[in-house]
Amino acid sequence: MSDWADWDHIVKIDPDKTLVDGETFEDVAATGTDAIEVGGTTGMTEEKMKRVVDACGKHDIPVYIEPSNPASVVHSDRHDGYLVPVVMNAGDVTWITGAHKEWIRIDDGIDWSRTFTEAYIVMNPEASVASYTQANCDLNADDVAAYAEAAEHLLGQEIVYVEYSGMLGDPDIVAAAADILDDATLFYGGGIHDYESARTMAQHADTIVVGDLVHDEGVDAVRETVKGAKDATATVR
Ligand SMILES: CC(C)=CCC/C(C)=C/CC/C(C)=C/CC/C(C)=C/COP(=O)(O)OP(=O)(O)O
Ligand SMILES: O=P(O)(O)OC[C@@H](O)CO
Ligand SMILES: [Mg+2]
Repeated sequence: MSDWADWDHIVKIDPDKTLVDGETFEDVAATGTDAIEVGGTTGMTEEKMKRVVDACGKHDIPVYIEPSNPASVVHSDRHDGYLVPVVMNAGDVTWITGAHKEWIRIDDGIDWSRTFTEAYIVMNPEASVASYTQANCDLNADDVAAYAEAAEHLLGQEIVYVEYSGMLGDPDIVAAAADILDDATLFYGGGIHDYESARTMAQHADTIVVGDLVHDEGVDAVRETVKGAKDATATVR
C-alpha cells in the first residue's frame, strides 16, 4: 500500500522560507500532520533541501522531497522518497516530460522504489508555479474532471493534485475531481488557513496540503487545519 493512502494532511515546507521564530521541525511534526513534503519553486538548492530533510528526518514522520527542477533532487536516505510533479495543464512541455527526461538523463542515482509522481492541475494563475509552468488555469469543473480522469486512467497516476497555491480554491472544482477518480488519491493544496477551510476541502480531497500557513502563522494555526482535516475524514467515513 502506498504511504499516502491514509494521509489526511500534509505540511509543505518551502526550503526557501523560514519557520516562525522559535518554532522547530519537531513542532511541525507534533502538529499531528501525516507527512512533510519539502518543496518550493524558487530558491530550491541542494543545501537548503538537505538542511530541511535532515531536520525533519529525526521525527518519525514521513518526509518526501517534491523537486521543482532536476537540480533540486537531493539524494539522501534521511527521507522516505520523492513526489515528482507532472503538470497536466502546463503550457510548456518541460513540466510534463521535458524536465523529467533531462533529470533521468543526468542523474544515475534515481531509486524508482522511492520515486512517485503527482499529477498536478494548477488552478491559480497568480501562483509562481502557474507562471513557472505557463499553466492554462482557465478551466471549469468538466475540464478539471477530464484532466483528473486522464491522469488516472490514461497516464496511470496514483496521485492527482488540484493546486490553488496561494488562494483558497473552489470546492466544486475539487469535488468534480474527487467524483471522477476511482483509486487515485486526490491531494488539494491552496490557501488553507484555519479549521473551516481545512474541513471544507477535506470533505472532497483525500489529503489536504498546507504550505504558506506554517511559514506565516506557525504550528498552532497548522494544528487547527489538522483538526479540520481529521474531522472531515471522520464524518465522511
Ligand atoms: C523532473 C523534476 C525532477 C522536476 C520537475 C518537476 C516539475 C514538473 C515542476 C513544476 C513546478 C511544480 C509543480 C513545483 C512543485 C512545488 C510547488 C507547487 C511549489 C509552490 O509554488 P508556489 O506556491 O506557486 O510559489 P511560492 O514559492 O511563491 O509560494
Ligand atoms: O501555500 P498554500 O497556499 O498553503 O498551498 C500549499 C501547496 O499546495 C503549495 O504547493
Ligand atoms: Mg506558495
